[in-house]
Amino acid sequence: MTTVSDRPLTSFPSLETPVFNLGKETQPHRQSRIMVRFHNIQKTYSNGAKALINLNLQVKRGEFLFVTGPSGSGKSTLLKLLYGAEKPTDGKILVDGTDLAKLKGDRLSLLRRRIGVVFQDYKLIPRRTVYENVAFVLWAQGYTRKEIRRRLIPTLRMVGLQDKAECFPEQLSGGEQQRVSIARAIVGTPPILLADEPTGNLDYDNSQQVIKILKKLNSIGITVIITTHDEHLVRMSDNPVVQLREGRLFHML
Ligand SMILES: Nc1ncnc2c1ncn2[C@@H]1O[C@H](COP(=O)(O)OP(=O)(O)OP(=O)(O)O)[C@@H](O)[C@H]1O
Repeated sequence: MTTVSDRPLTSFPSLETPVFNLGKETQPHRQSRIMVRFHNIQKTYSNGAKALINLNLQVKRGEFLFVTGPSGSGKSTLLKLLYGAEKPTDGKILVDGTDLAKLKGDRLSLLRRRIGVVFQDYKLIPRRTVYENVAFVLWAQGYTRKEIRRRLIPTLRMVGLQDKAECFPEQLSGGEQQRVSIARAIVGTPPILLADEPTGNLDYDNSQQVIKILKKLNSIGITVIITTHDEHLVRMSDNPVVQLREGRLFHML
């Protein structure tokens, strides 16, 4: 198993950009202390399933937040609302001070690019190498080959996969595949990283490595929101925790 180093992230691209920097703004961007705010959010799916009920939550810039709760309690829905895969039935979501409901076209695409997402099932492209899977995000955004290479090398090193760049996903362990998916989520240096049950398919050691990487990313200023129903993982950490139960949010002490 390849391992993740303890070295600080000195060679990783720095995180100087705010969530919204379209360049067209007339006002200079003012960073909000609150990165994410859910205000009276309701989410009812079209079949009548009430996934989230009157949910209020604030996540500070640079915070590392665990969202726990049993299966079906609304964890994935909460993240989907944030990255725009679902819309709330009622209520308001602010990301870096901007109301998501008011974003259309370019600004909505920009937001999606500024939020990295890691899934439980990795979602890698099977016939592409590790390098290509991660580079794909940057190609799609029009980066030059030189810039892609400049970003890829420190990113793969950060997740401990610099020696696996030419491997295909099927040649990797589950933990390594999850680390490719983390690399893909962060190669564009997003200020927010969402991880939906990132350790759900992993054994203890691989879960620890994934958490170590997420904490390292948090240490350079990335706001991290991670869902899990692994109580052990949460107990071992001294980060803030909220719990969902049947769509309602509870703050844990
Ligand atoms: N696309 C959908 N259409 C209808 N109902 C849905 C949809 N997605 C989720 N739900 C329902 O919303 C509720 C919350 O689901 P969600 O996937 O957010 O829970 P979860 O806590 O992430 O569960 P798990 O830990 O099993 O992934 C559940 O009752 C689920 O059945």
